[in-house]
Order: sequence, then C-alpha cells, then structure tokens
Amino acid sequence: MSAEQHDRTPWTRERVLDAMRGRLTVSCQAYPGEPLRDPRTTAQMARAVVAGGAAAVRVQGLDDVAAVVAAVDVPVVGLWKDGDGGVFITPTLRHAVAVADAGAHVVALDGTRRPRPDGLTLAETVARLRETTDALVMADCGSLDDALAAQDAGVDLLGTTLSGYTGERPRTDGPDLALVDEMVAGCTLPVVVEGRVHTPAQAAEAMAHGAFAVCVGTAITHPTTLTSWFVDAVAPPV
Ligand SMILES: CC(=O)N[C@H](C=O)[C@@H](O)[C@H](O)[C@H](O)COP(=O)(O)O
Repeated sequence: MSAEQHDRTPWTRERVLDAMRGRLTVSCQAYPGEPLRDPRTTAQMARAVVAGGAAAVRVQGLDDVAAVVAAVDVPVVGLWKDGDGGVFITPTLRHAVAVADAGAHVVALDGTRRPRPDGLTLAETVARLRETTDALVMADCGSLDDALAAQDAGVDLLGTTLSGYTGERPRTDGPDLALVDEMVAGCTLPVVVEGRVHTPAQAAEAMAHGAFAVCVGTAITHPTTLTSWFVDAVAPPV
C-alpha cells in the first residue's frame, strides 16, 4: 500500500492493543526550538520508523498528532506536553480531550499521584475523557504506587515513562527494569516499557521482563542527542 493509499479499517480498542502487543512503539518528538520541530517533519519521521517496522508511534502536540494520523496506518499514541516541571504530560482534562480530538488512538497522560493543574483526580479525568472518546488511555507512571493508582483510576495501559523524573525512583542509565518487574508482578494492565531504552538489547531485555510493548524515543528519533553520544566518545569531555 503506498503512502497515499491509506487503510481505513477503524482502529477499535482491540485492534490498537493487538497492533501494539509484543512490538515496538517509536516516539517521534522534537523539543521547543529544535530544528526538527515541525509537524511535517514529525510525520516524515513517523513514516520512516513505520517503514522500519514500528508497530505504533508516539507523538507530542496537537498539530503533530493530526499530521501523523494522516500520514501512517499504525496507532498513534498522542500527548500534549505543557510546561516542563511537575505535571506536564497531557496535564489536564482539556489537554486530554484535545489530544483525542486531534485523532490519537491512545491518549497518553500524566499517570502520577501528583495533584493535577485542573484539580481533577486521574479517575475523574479518565471518566470524563471517556464521555467524549473511545481512545485508549495510557498512564505515564513514575513508580509502582503510581501504576496501582492509575490502574484503579480506570486507564488501559501503564507506562514506565516517568520513572526517574518524579523524584520517586533513581534515573537509571537504561530502562528501569526493577520497576518493570514490580509493575508486571503487581498490576494486571499491560505495561509499556518506556524511558531510556537505548539499545536493541535493552529492548529485548524489557520484553523478557514481561513488557506488553517497548517504546523507544531518543535512541531512534533524536539525532541531536545521538550525535552528542558520539561526540563525547570521540572527544570525551574533560
Ligand atoms: C520524561 C519525558 O518527558 N518523556 C517524554 C514522553 O513522551 C519523551 O521526552 C521521551 O522521549 C519518551 O518518553 C521516550 O523516552 P526516551 O526518549 O528515553 O526513549
């Protein structure tokens, strides 16, 4: 099927989960002020990773989500980052509804136990989001306690996305496999291993620890960081 001939089979919840199960999701994000920060570029990047076998893509920003949904025939995990401290990944119900309205098949949101800027609980956010969309909900968690609370709040997928970024757990060099073990043992929902998966071996290890899926961002789609790894290897900082 060419890029112009899209498969219009609806992405039911079951079909989204089937597509992601046991496979790689790739996060395609550029950060504010960066050269690749453009929805058209994100869509091209998404097509490139799908050509490489990505089963789903994760995309930040409403324009990027809409552009990528139009460009690829895989599920799109959408989020809206607002701010850069505290609760910033799809922080409020308004953000979550907007991400779903942009076409995301999965809405990723902050799944921590921290107070949300709009004063709603995560459970209230999920319940009200479900009144407007059939999109799945992925909770980006930073600890087992986050994951257990998010599961009780009614989300569909649990991510390790925020491990090492909320102060509850150390920022491990690679994925937080100890947290993966805790979540796989302690939760019934699917666990997406995301965050600092930097090599294929680490991705395989995450799957061996019981991941439902693995999501890789930086190591595939962030050339500035990748370049810095090589720069430091060639001429180590003194
Ligand atoms: C903590 C946070 O803001 N994580 C963000 C969530 O969308 C992204 O900046 C990450 O790139 C993404 O989670 C994938 O992780 P990694 O780039 O380490 O493979």
